[in-house]
Amino acid sequence: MAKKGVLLVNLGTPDSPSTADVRKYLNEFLMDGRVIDVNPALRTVLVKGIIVPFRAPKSAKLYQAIWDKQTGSPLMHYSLLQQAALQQRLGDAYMVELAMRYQSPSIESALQRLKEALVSEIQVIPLFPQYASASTGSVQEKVMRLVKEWQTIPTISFLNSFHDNELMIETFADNAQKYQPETYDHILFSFHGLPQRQLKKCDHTQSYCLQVNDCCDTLNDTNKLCYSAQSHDTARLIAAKMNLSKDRYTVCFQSRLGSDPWVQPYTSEIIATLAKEGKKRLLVFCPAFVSDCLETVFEVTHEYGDEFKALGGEHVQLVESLNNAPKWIDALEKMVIA
Ligand SMILES: C=CC1=C(C)c2cc3[nH]c(cc4nc(cc5[nH]c(cc1n2)c(C)c5CCC(=O)O)C(CCC(=O)O)=C4C)c(C)c3C=C
Ligand SMILES: [Fe+2]
Ligand SMILES: [Fe+2]
Repeated sequence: MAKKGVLLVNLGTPDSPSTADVRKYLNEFLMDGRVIDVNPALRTVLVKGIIVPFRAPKSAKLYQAIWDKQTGSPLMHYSLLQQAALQQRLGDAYMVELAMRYQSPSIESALQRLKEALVSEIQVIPLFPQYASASTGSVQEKVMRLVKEWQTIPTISFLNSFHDNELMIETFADNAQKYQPETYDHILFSFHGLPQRQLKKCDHTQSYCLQVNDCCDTLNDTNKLCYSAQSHDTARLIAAKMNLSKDRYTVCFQSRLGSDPWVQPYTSEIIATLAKEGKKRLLVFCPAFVSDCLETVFEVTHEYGDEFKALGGEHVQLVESLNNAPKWIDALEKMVIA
């Protein structure tokens, strides 16, 4: 009997931490019109003329700092473990492929393997808990662009978000327990940032997101696919699971690029405020990622850790990502079989 195909897709990572490979990765990533959503001519000037030439050598150093001699990029390492664990759970009736939106393994090659295996259907699971056009939307578009060329197109389904997945929420909360959250002065839920204009473009009413006070405090029909609103919901659910009161945690957004406004508050500003208030120990979740990566391992532990200490703080502790935690693999299995 034909197998069912599952395609896990994460963002991507350079093939190696060399400046040349980081340049190649950043060029492909940032030339995506859903990531830098300005007109193509301006994007080319910004990316190829300004951002990549300046950023590639700096980013290469950051990647070198997190690159493991044996296992390479953490994002790739954990993605491969997730693929293998899910394949084992699902057994022979399924074929689980892993692809990266940028660089390798490409979505094209993974789809080709599924096509050659004559799978009866393909379930595409972009590995981003919260929907954003720049992440999930880009994966969906890429898959659709590729399969539109096929003569016979199998049943294809796309998961567009899983920000409130119960087992995912539990895994994040479980991962925090070994740090004894009650011993920390404050807890941060630090999500990857996004330009504000990308949030506004996702609001089909054009009158709700960032227009109404506290627009992310509840999820409703208008903002149900808003990245910021979904991020706040994920944080609320993890906080509820941990019995955290509202004054014990803050939702914030990291890794801003360029001078346009991004979703706020910015993690670095919150860290500075907390240091000024005399807080000494911070516990940080990064629930926009399902695997540890540059944004968690380096940005939180080193960059924010150093910033906090320079302002009088003592310790910033990252709660590791979902990685290959068995409960997270349960969550993936349920997404496929549901
Ligand atoms: C305009 C720029 C960017 C947008 C929009 C953006 C959205 C976005 N990104 C992720 C997930 C990841 N991003 C990662 C790295 C990364 N992101 C940007 C820029 C934008 N991201 C840059 C320039 C970089 C490279 C880092 C650097 O050079 O310093 C990563 C880590 C990859 C790794 O190999 O570890 C992830 C994961 C999401 C989910 C998202 C939309 C919400
Ligand atoms: Fe990013
Ligand atoms: Fe919103």
